[in-house]
Amino acid sequence: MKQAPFIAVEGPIGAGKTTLASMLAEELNLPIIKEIVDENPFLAKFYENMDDWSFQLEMFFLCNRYKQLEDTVTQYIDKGNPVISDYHIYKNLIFGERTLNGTKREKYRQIYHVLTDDLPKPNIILYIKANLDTLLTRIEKRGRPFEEGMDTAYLEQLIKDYDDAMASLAIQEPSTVIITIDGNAVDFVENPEHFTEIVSYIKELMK
Ligand SMILES: Nc1ncnc2c1ncn2[C@@H]1O[C@H](COP(=O)(O)OP(=O)(O)OP(=O)(O)O)[C@@H](O)[C@H]1O
Ligand SMILES: Nc1nc(=O)c2ncn([C@H]3C[C@H](O)[C@@H](CO)O3)c2[nH]1
Repeated sequence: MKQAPFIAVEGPIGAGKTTLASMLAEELNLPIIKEIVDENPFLAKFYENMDDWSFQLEMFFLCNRYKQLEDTVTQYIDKGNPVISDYHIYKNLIFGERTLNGTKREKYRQIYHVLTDDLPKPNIILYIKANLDTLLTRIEKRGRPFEEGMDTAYLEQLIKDYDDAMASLAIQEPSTVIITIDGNAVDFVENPEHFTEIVSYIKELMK
């Protein structure tokens, strides 16, 4: 049987993933899976000292997302029901490859594959691509204290990492539909027509 639509919204920090996923969930009446941010005990520490806290942080994200993915599969995918998420578990590799080094990176890679290789993954990805200025403006607008001094080189690198990751996902999983949204020009928050266009596109794909 063809897998039910499993939609993931992706993009670098502050691109608007949670915003778009929440708007689509409401419009299309879909259950939504959201990233755990506030209860993350390592995030603030990580932004203070990335080298010291990266492994703990990446493992925390991975364990949480693994649990959420397992639940998503049993509760929705196995039952043939569509679902939307404000991330793709692959983002663990995008961040892990960037923040970890040496043996920790290798161990983390292996754990990622052991945990996730046999699980269904999103079959539709909405990739919000945005430049540094747009991301910094949105991060500032959201105002999370621990993101205040965000290293622009880190963010700029992540923008490139996301581009590379989407290109390699397109090769690794050719059946996954990846829709790239120009997050600088397309404003689904302020412009209802832009949002309607995205909704029509998704509805077509879900038929
Ligand atoms: N298209 C948009 N136009 C203007 N503001 C936006 C747009 N999309 C999101 N925002 C605002 O930008 C901020 C970041 O959005 P959001 O939290 O959805 O990003 P995110 O990609 O989920 O972030 P993170 O990577 O940290 O999880 C929020 O304050 C949100 O209201
Ligand atoms: N290092 C690292 N690895 C991840 O897997 C990851 N996922 C999200 N984040 C950061 C981005 C936002 O600040 C905040 C909310 O998305 O958490 C991550 N940081």
